[in-house]
Amino acid sequence: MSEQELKALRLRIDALDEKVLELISERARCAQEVARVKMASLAEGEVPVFYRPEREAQVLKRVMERNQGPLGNEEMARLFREIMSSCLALEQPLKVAYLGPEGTFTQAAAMKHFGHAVISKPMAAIDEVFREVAAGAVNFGVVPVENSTEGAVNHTLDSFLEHDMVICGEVELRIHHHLLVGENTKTDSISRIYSHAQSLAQCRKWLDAHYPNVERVAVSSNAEAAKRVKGEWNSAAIAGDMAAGLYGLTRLAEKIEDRPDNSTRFLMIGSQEVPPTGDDKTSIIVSMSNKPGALHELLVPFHDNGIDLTRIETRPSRSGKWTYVFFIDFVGHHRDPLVKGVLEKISQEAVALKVLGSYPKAVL
Ligand SMILES: O=C(O)C(=O)C[C@]1(C(=O)O)C=C[C@@H](O)C=C1
Repeated sequence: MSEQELKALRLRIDALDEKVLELISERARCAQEVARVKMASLAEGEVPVFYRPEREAQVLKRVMERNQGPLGNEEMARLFREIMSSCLALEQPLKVAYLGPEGTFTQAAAMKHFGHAVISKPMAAIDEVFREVAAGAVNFGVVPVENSTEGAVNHTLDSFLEHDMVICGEVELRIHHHLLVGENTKTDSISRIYSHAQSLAQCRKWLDAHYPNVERVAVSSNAEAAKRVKGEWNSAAIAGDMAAGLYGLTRLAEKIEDRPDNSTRFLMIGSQEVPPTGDDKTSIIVSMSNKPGALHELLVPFHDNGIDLTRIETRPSRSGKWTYVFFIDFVGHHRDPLVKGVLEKISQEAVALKVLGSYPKAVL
């Protein structure tokens, strides 16, 4: 390519950037107007709701449907995700607590869902995320709820039994684990590998094959594992890209998870009910009396009404020995007439039923 051609193309890019800049600014001014309208239409004592997950899902879906390339749909939606995040920050900067420390996959999930223009707050434990939201210190919390290899995150399910929370969104993240070392690590003398118990389990076969005699040490998070390795010469950590970048570690081996489709699903928790979008999911907790056929009775109304169950999980209830509660996710919104009917039917048979929330299916 000649210098001349390159110069002409860069001039075109400069002109386009100017237009993009103008349009983004116009969009941001529009969002400020939206905030003004929301404030003006408040009833006495009503609190304004700036963050609208159902609208955000709609915007991102529209972008993906209309995108004609060459950028991929996900790439384009990620760009719009960040524009919207910045526009919302003009209306109201959101505060989001997540399972920390900095560099965890939960932080990556929070950024994927809310974008980077939020004030994020790392918490030391799942229960602390719930408490921070319950106390009103943050608008939303982000917690892991299930992993495709290792199953349910029980701490999260149990926290729902203790706190009154509304689920207002979900996000799925592909989890890639790397074996990380620091600049002082003697890579032929590694005698200890740190990681979160779930991550050690997700890389079990790889570790058996490559480091069968090395001690595996479970710590509170992958980011904590990465932090420890920085100060030691004979250890390595299993963690993801964010932790590697944050602690300046290098990858001795990449993508060492046993299953290539290893993914984790995260939930956004808060106190805000989300209106239907037409493509939603609902999460409920149900406890049934301890009698034969109770689970069957619970599932029949879903089957009879053609409602898709996406997940069912059992946990010991807090109220009695050998009694259980069921966590159920299904497709639909609790305001849909069909879903309403099913929930009414179940509540006639159940000891207790609680709707944890209806929220848009993950777009990104
Ligand atoms: O439509 C709204 O209610 C807005 O506040 C605008 C907007 C946007 O930038 O598109 C910003 C924040 C909301 O979470 C949803 C959408």
